[in-house]
Amino acid sequence: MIRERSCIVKAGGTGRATQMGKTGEETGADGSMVSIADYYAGKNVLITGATGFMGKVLVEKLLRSCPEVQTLYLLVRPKAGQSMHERVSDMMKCKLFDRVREDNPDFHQKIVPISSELTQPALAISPEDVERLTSCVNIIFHCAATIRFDEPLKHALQLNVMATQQLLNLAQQMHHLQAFIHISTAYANCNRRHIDEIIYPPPVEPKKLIDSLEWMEDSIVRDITPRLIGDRPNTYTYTKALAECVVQRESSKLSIGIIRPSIVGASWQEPFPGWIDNFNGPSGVFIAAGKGILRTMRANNDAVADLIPVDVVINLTLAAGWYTAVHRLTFPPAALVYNCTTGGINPFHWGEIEHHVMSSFKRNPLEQAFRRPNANITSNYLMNQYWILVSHKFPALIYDLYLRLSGQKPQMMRIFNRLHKAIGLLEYFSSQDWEWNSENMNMLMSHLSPEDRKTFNFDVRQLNWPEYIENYCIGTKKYVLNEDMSDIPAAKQHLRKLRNIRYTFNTLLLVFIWRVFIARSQMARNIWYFVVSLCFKFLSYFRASSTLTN
Ligand SMILES: CCCCCCCCCCCCCCCC(=O)SCCNC(=O)CCNC(=O)[C@H](O)C(C)(C)COP(=O)(O)OP(=O)(O)OC[C@H]1O[C@@H](n2cnc3c(N)ncnc32)[C@H](O)[C@@H]1OP(=O)(O)O
Ligand SMILES: NC(=O)C1=CN([C@@H]2O[C@H](COP(=O)(O)OP(=O)(O)OC[C@H]3O[C@@H](n4cnc5c(N)ncnc54)[C@H](OP(=O)(O)O)[C@@H]3O)[C@@H](O)[C@H]2O)C=CC1
Repeated sequence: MIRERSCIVKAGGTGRATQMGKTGEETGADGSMVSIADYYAGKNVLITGATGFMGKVLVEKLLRSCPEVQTLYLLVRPKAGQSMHERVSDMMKCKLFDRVREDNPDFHQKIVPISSELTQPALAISPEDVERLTSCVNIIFHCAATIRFDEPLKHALQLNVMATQQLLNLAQQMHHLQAFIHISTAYANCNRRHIDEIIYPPPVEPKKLIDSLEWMEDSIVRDITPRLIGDRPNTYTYTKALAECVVQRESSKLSIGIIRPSIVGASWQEPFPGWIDNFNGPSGVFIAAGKGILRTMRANNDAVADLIPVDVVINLTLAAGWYTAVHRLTFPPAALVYNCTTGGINPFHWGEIEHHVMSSFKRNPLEQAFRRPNANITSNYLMNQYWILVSHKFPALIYDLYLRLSGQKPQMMRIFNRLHKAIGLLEYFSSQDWEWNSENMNMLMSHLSPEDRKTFNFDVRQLNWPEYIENYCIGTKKYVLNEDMSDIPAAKQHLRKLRNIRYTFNTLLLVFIWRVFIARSQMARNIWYFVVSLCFKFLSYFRASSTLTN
């Protein structure tokens, strides 16, 4: 799709030079811009990563709030013994789609899965499917990525960078494409403290890196990875930064929007509060804390916890798709970047998150907790190591000993080792602050009609954090762990049992320590005799005084 051009003026509020010109088909009869739902009416949309956390919410929202959308083409691969059709049909049965199902029981007719493995040449899309897509797709949402922090560099590069390049190549063959929306991350440039809505120079020329890694053995790539990623914490943020650069290079030929969400969490409002389906990012930490497994983690109490609800990200993404398409004839050749964050608008801190997560899990406990939920965050390395020893490793050892003695397989130490690996990878993000400029998010909001602002709400000023965190924790219980809310009384009873076990254990431990102490130290014995005789004296005094008063 080659871009047409017209006269240059300044876009309201952003200071960005744009070209004003109306496309005709996206303006109403009175010349005003069409609403978001009207824009998507009759459009064919291509989505990658639709089976993932954000992709599912995107598909659901499009079907529910843009019911006139023509077809959603989903690039899906077969996985874990399931065909692509089985995967998509399972996905549509999920509770997330309940509201769409209610509105339109035949919604599945709008969904067309297309077999694709993004790491393969030409995305492994059949020639017939390529023909079909190039002839009808109007807008692309590219969500697919590997979000694992420990992904080997070669694989992260293949999926996050090379697949993005291949999708861009495909996009250029599309005859009716109006917008290409790429989902990046706010942490793509986490080596900077202040992040503007611009594409920064890449850490390395992507093409050169791809060419040089191609012939290298995996073990060599593993060895040089830390040197390559430099001041970024993992291959994920590194490859997402390279992907942005690859996307930007095509912006003279395509109308592109880049969305950079921070830490995507459970839904705030839509389709219902608290929807979440994975252990990624903070969700796994919340669950581990709710189960009483996680007791300590390195995080800065005063650092901003830049969580963003998934429905906010998706509403912004759809609005950005609309804006990019409607203004496609008027943009200068640069991708518009939207930092999708909360920190600069409605900040909340890790210390506050800890407090609300803990109190929420006390009100709505998880089933079969290992210990009572009581996690603390600290920025002190030594303190954290101490609590890991005392509150993680020691109880795990005792529990594994109990399992061994009762003829079962020990498992707690293994669970803790995995947890330590996971939180070790997350600590980078919970220990520091970043500042994101979110002017384009505000600019986009100012372009929405009052109706669209309600339907595609991404105004995080309205977010009530304590309520959101409560729903988030309940969401992890209901939708990630599939626990029933009616079991809460039993879960509370279990916590009381754990508390009694703890009191008994602490008392026995104290008596034991004191006993050993007395056996070994004359001074301890003297103190003990002194305390005991004092108690006796008091007792006889009270007995005597009560006899006198009688
Ligand atoms: C109260 C305290 C408040 C303070 C609270 C601070 C929170 C501070 C959050 C910062 C958050 C930054 C986020 C950056 C912003 C993006 O850019 S978001 C992109 C986010 N990406 C991620 O979160 C991916 C991180 N995960 C990974 O890289 C890999 O899963 C890990 C952690 C290396 C584990 O790899 P692995 O050992 O191969 O394990 P994997 O096969 O993935 O999973 C094994 C099991 O552990 C579970 N699991 C996976 N991850 C986790 C986890 N994090 N926890 C527990 N279980 C997990 C899996 O579900 C799986 O369960 P099973 O299916 O076996 O039953
Ligand atoms: N989650 C978060 O906190 C954040 C996410 N993001 C970005 O948002 C986007 C979506 O993330 P999220 O939904 O959380 O990620 P998920 O891991 O939940 O989903 C990833 C999607 O990519 C697909 N995919 C992965 N590998 C391939 C492949 N080889 N071929 C075809 N499809 C593939 C997955 O398909 P399959 O089901 O087959 O594996 C899945 O649909 C990503 O670009 C991510 O970088 C940005 C900031 C934060």
